[in-house]
Amino acid sequence: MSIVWDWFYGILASLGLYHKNAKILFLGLDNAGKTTLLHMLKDNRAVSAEPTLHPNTEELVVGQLKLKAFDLGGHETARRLWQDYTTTVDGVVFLVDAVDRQRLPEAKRELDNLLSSDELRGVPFLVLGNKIDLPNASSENELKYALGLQDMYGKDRDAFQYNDGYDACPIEVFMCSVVRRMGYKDAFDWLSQFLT
Ligand SMILES: Nc1nc2c(ncn2[C@@H]2O[C@H](COP(=O)(O)OP(=O)(O)OP(=O)(O)O)[C@@H](O)[C@H]2O)c(=O)[nH]1
Ligand SMILES: [Mg+2]
Repeated sequence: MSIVWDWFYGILASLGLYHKNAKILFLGLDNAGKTTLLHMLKDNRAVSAEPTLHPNTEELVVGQLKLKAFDLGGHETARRLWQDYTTTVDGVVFLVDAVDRQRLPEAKRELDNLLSSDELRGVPFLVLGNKIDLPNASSENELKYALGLQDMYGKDRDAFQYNDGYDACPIEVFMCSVVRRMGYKDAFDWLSQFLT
């Protein structure tokens, strides 16, 4: 029975008609905009969020993607909880405040920790450089260099498959403004190709 089922869903997935309920973590330093993004995706409005103390979980539909999103706090004590959520994850959305240059090294450290975790091996990482509505935001290239992601695979999946080993995870940077609803749609489209 389950073979028939897998076959059936395989066909639906190949037609873009079915997407599994992907488990996605929203991670990044405090103040990066994770909770704002979660609410924007859920209700299409920006709510003024308090720093997240307890993880928020929401079922979201983004384009053709059905997501179970886990929004975890980004301040230092809350980061200790991240590792409790990294099993059976289908994707990570890592938000970075593109304006806060001083904290880019700290963001890089946390990203590197996640990328070197065994549990997240092979998991696609969508890095969102947020707040580009503000005039002094870093450019995409500046952010890529600051995060050590300058030699990436390009924004299509084929480039990733040809350029890298099997263990590496797909990772890509997209710049966005959550409050202006800019940039993250393409980013989730990029992520979705790894989730079907
Ligand atoms: N200018 C601008 N501000 C933003 C944007 N997205 C979020 N913010 C602001 O950034 C601040 C932090 O947003 P949150 O969503 O609470 O950040 P967080 O990543 O959930 O932070 P923690 O819960 O502490 O980990 C809030 O004041 C948001 O209004 C954006 O696209 N542009
Ligand atoms: Mg939050």
